[in-house]
Amino acid sequence: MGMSIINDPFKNKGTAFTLEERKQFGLEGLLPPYVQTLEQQVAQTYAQYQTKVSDLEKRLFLMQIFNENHVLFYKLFSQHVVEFMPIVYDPTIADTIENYSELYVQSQNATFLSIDNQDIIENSLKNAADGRNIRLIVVTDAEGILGIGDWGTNGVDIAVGKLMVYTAAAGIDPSQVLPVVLDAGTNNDKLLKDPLYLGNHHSRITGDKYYEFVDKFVETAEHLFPNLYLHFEDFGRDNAANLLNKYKDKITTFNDDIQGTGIITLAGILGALNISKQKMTDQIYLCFGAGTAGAGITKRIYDEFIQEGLSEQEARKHFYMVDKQGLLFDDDTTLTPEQKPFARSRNEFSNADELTNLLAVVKAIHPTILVGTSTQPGTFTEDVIREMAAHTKRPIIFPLSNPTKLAEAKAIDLIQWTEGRALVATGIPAPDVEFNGVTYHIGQANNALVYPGLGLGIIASTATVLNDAMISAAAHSLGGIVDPKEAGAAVLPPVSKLDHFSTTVALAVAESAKLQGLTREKIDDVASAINDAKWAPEY
Ligand SMILES: NC(=O)c1ccc[n+]([C@@H]2O[C@H](COP(=O)([O-])OP(=O)(O)OC[C@H]3O[C@@H](n4cnc5c(N)ncnc54)[C@H](O)[C@@H]3O)[C@@H](O)[C@H]2O)c1
Ligand SMILES: O=C(O)C[C@H](O)C(=O)O
Ligand SMILES: [Mn+2]
Repeated sequence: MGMSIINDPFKNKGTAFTLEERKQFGLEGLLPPYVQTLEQQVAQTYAQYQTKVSDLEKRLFLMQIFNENHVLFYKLFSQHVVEFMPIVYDPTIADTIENYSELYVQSQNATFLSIDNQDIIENSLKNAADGRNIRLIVVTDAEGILGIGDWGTNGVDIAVGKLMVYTAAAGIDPSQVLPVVLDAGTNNDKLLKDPLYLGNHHSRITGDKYYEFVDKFVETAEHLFPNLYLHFEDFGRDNAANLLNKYKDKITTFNDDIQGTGIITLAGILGALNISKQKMTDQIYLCFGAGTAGAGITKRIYDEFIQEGLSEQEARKHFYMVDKQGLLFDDDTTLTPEQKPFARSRNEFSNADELTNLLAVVKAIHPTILVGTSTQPGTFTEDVIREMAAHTKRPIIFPLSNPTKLAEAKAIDLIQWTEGRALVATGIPAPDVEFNGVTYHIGQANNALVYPGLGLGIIASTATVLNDAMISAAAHSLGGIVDPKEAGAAVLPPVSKLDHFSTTVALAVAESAKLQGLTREKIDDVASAINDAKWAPEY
């Protein structure tokens, strides 16, 4: 019995098992004699962490702690959130996804489902849940991991990592979550040729067969876990929006790249306008990289224009999208359904045929907001930014592509090229920028700042769906944490306040669900429902 407890990360306390527990659970002789407190374990583990030199080594060390002892891992994480976020999560997580097979130690309580073996989906989910009451699944098919592309089964790490952030940021009970990867094959040649690759060695199955596989997973998971909140992560551009549209009115579900990114970016823009004292409906919005995230964000900002009273026709005039081919025009037969509403007519421009690159488009439309989700590093060049800044006092510039190596620009350059006028947020954490005696704090517009609170609000309120009103409430709730009068203020609150604003978002979402009568159970007091739902890392 002792061995099974000590090898179970949900139950293991390691050296903190008391003498009584050691006797009761058959652990006598299996641990060094001195009984440590959780605080001593945390201090000792953190000291060991600090001896690791590279970020990858640090991450691997923390994963080892996670594999052994969840309470210790989350206690440590909660005490060092700002330091650990880029190690446990983006950007370091990208390295472990690219090298998953080489680094493989164990499966980290994840569920691996294969398109080639669908008869065992139910058993697989049951085995992974092991009798636990699963309230939250993060599922990926890994076709579009961050901006690094298709990583097949390796993408499981993003599901594991996103869930770690749920617990660290919002106190989601780690015994109620399940990371899932759907292996439908991969089109990554490097993986297909790699004998060490641990996923299916064939190209992606697409079309009806693919959708049947996803359906089978969704139906089985909903059946096994009736109180489930299902989070989709890093699906490819051809499928992400389709899947969201298919399920969003039927089950409690969420697409992080479309909706989570939409919320945090709207919150960042609201923060920026709060600093510049400008009106949303006066802005000209340019989306660079009109894929899953780009189109998701654009729709969210567009909905905000409508909410502020503009007609659809008026609002559309403020939006432009650039993708690989340049400015998107309505005569283009390759547009995605999400791009179509924002495509422009060629006869609006005298030089439409020349609008095939970002600089030409910026010159033609004079955007006041530029958001990058293109996966193309360095594309917000000095020329582009100086041209944009020549026509607007406080340009709002968000290079959001992840990980670090793919960002459209560095915050420091954006501040320098605009003489400190740019209101900047980045996808990954960026250091403060000193310029002309002012310290500029750079907000992080990463969906990790909202999805944990959103999930907590949904789970605590037993919301049956996540709808636009709840999403809008979440985006608006983040205002008021930053003082906009301070010189160099960030457009979003700092990651150090993650737990504070997770609770803020959770309250806004749960309140909205309650108000709309969209909760499965009757919720009397939203704040106490949220408090009760929170898990804390204690023995
Ligand atoms: N900060 C965040 O919270 C956050 C959230 C989601 C996605 N992202 C980042 O956004 C990026 C895109 O993610 P996605 O899921 O939308 O991927 P996606 O593949 O759906 O979209 C990328 C889009 O960029 C376009 N593109 C490629 N090359 C281009 C070029 N040279 N010029 C203009 N457009 C080009 C593609 O055609 C595609 O439409 C990734 O780097 C991802 O990490 C950030
Ligand atoms: O994972 C992240 O850091 C944010 C986002 O979901 C992404 O795909 O880049
Ligand atoms: Mn993502």
